Amino acid sequence: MAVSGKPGSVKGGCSFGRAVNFSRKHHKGGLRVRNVATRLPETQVSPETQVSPEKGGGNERKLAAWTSIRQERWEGELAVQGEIPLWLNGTYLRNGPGLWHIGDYNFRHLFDGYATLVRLHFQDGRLIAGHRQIQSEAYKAAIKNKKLCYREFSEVPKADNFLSYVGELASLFSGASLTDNANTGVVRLGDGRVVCLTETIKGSIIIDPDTLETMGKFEYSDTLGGLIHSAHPIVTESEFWTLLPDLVKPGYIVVRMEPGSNERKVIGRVNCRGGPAPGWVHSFPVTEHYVVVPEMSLRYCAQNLLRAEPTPLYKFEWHPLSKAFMHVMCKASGKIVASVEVPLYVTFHFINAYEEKDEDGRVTGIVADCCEHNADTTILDKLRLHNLRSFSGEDVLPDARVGRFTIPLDGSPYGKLEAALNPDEHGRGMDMCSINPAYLGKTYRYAYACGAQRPCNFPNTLTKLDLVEKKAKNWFDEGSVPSEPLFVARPGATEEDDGVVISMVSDKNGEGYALLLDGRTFEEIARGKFPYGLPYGLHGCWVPKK
Ligand SMILES: CC(=O)/C=C/C=C(C)/C=C/C1=C(C)CCCC1(C)C
Ligand SMILES: CC(/C=C/C=O)=C\C=C\C=O
Ligand SMILES: [Fe+2]
Repeated sequence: MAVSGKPGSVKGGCSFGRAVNFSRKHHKGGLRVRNVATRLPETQVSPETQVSPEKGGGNERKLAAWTSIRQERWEGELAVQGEIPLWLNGTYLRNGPGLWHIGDYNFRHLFDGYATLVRLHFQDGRLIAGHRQIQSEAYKAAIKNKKLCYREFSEVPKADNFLSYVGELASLFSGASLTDNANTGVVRLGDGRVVCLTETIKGSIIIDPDTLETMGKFEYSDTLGGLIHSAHPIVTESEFWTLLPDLVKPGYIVVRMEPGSNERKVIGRVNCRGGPAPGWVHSFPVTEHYVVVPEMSLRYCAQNLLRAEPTPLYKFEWHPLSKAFMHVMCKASGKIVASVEVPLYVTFHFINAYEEKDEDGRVTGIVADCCEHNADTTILDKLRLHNLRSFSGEDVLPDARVGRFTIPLDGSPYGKLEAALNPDEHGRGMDMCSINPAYLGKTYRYAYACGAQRPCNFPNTLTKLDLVEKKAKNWFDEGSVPSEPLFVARPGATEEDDGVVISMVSDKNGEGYALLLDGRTFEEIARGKFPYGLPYGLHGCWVPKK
């Protein structure tokens, strides 16, 4: 059965009203695994489609990764090459900013696009895909009014006149003008609810993993307030941790939420050691007993939040003289057990962290790994759509590495930051990482990420990192852009890398496919082709079969 969609009904204009309350009522699409016919999607391609010459040939490249693909609702079964393991039963969900224009107005930055969900449902060796836009207030208002209505990562709505500008400033302080475009990640909470997220707290949106329908806002029932949080909470069956940066009294509030609850409880607070504002916390790591709070010298900037035009570092500023720190908080007591100065660093994504113990089992230090951009903020500029769409064959992706922090717990004032393996192993590109979730916060050996085969302007390989042997295995499809690899363990597995790695690839012919690699060998085991090209997407999650 083909499921076709009509564009969602659009309500509300460029007014900053109250969020729609989450209603638990939702209709289930059910499993459509029989006689699923594919249907040509309702696709809108941005006028800025990339056309650049192939290396050594005159062929046009039609990579769809950076073009808007609007799907109000598409679903179909994918033809599979290779074999999907029969044990792989469940749904992979990927979120990302896959729609980067309103009418003929094109957005500037990768992070500005409207949230787009892609779904891969694996059942008994078959693969059913879905693709749908998240119906955020920001998206609905843009479609209805044919203009930007909320503040996105780099885009700001035009103030029609001075009075509306003053009103806009007021609405910025109340948070009303901030976007709820939940375009960064998607997590499955311990209680089974699936939430899409961005860095604004109001951009926490519940979706139905079967139909990709937008169910409503995830409303926090506590009185903590705040406008922004880390884009990547730590989520397990029993734990939910996140950080709330405090821009007024520079610091971070560490909060925890129990499964089944919407109430965040404050566990503790970290005061920043540098200033003038907290460092950007897109993500952070935890160990079994500690929360690691990074304080990067790329800091939020109140003035930049107010500016109408983007600055080179958008809402942030680089303050190398303010130094960089790593703080460690005890999960149980909320006490800070270490706060060390570390070399300057730039990261979006922490990979994992674990505790190091002496022979008596006492914790002596913390190791925390991240995708580290060699303390170079230019990566933010490289993620501008113009740069992503204009690859000329020249190598322009700045070098990155697996940055390994070592944080002593003996009161020493300094921590270390070194490469965990030679970055040439993964082509000196490094971002969009995952691990076997059973190893979260524990000593681990393997990580999966996107690396580089140069020349390139964006990470273009999938890489399996062996952090013990300090080696990487790389997967590469010339001219393609793969998205974050997600590891799914085989039920009953005892080895850390016994499972599959799922990614989605936008290829050089303008096509898109779901890719399955064997976790151990990192060789392809199956792929399922979409009937149209896929836009790039950021982060995903796995929803096991009910
Ligand atoms: C897609 C991604 O990785 C990051 C998205 C970040 C966003 C949308 C950040 C938005 C913000 C504002 C609209 C104003 C306040 C600051 C900040 C959280 C950067
Ligand atoms: C895609 C990306 C960085 C790539 C650089 O190598 C960062 C994404 C950040 C948000 O999730
Ligand atoms: Fe991210």
